Amino acid sequence: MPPIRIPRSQDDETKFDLDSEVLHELKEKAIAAKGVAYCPYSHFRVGCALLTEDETIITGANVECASYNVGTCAERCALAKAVTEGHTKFKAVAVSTDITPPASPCGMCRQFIREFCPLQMPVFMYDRDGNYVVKTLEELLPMSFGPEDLRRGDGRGEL
Ligand SMILES: O=c1ccn([C@H]2C[C@H](O)[C@@H](CO)O2)c(=O)[nH]1
Ligand SMILES: [Zn+2]
Repeated sequence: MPPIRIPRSQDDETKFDLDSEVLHELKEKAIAAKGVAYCPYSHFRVGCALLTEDETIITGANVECASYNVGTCAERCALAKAVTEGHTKFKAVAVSTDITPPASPCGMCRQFIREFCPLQMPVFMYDRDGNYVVKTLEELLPMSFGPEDLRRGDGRGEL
């Protein structure tokens, strides 16, 4: 397998217009959030940190369940916390796992992120050493379905 290219922060901060200190804090909070993951079944810790439009950081972690498929991912945990605390606009998402190359959000989380975040928003995926890969939401979920699609047409399936 060819080695994965891990972009470094300088370019990405410029590309996404993010302050390097804020990005650093987002990363640290995503890493710290892994510490509260409840994952006795998979032992796979995931931490997530969301940067809201007013630069609040909201975190979440995966929460598993003895009935395995009932558990939730870190990304949806963080988003549910944020939305129910009144935050509905986001500038960046950071996800941290203990593997290299880093894990990326599952399909269900990509769709859930799509509900609340702009397609050009960056998703930073941190590996076990704190290096990251960054992709826009649109790169992670191309040709996506979203809330505005429900507002198109007459709502009965015709455009
Ligand atoms: O992006 C991901 C991928 C997986 N998980 C969780 C779900 C489950 O608890 C564990 C193993 O799949 O990792 C996340 O939280 N986010
Ligand atoms: Zn998920």
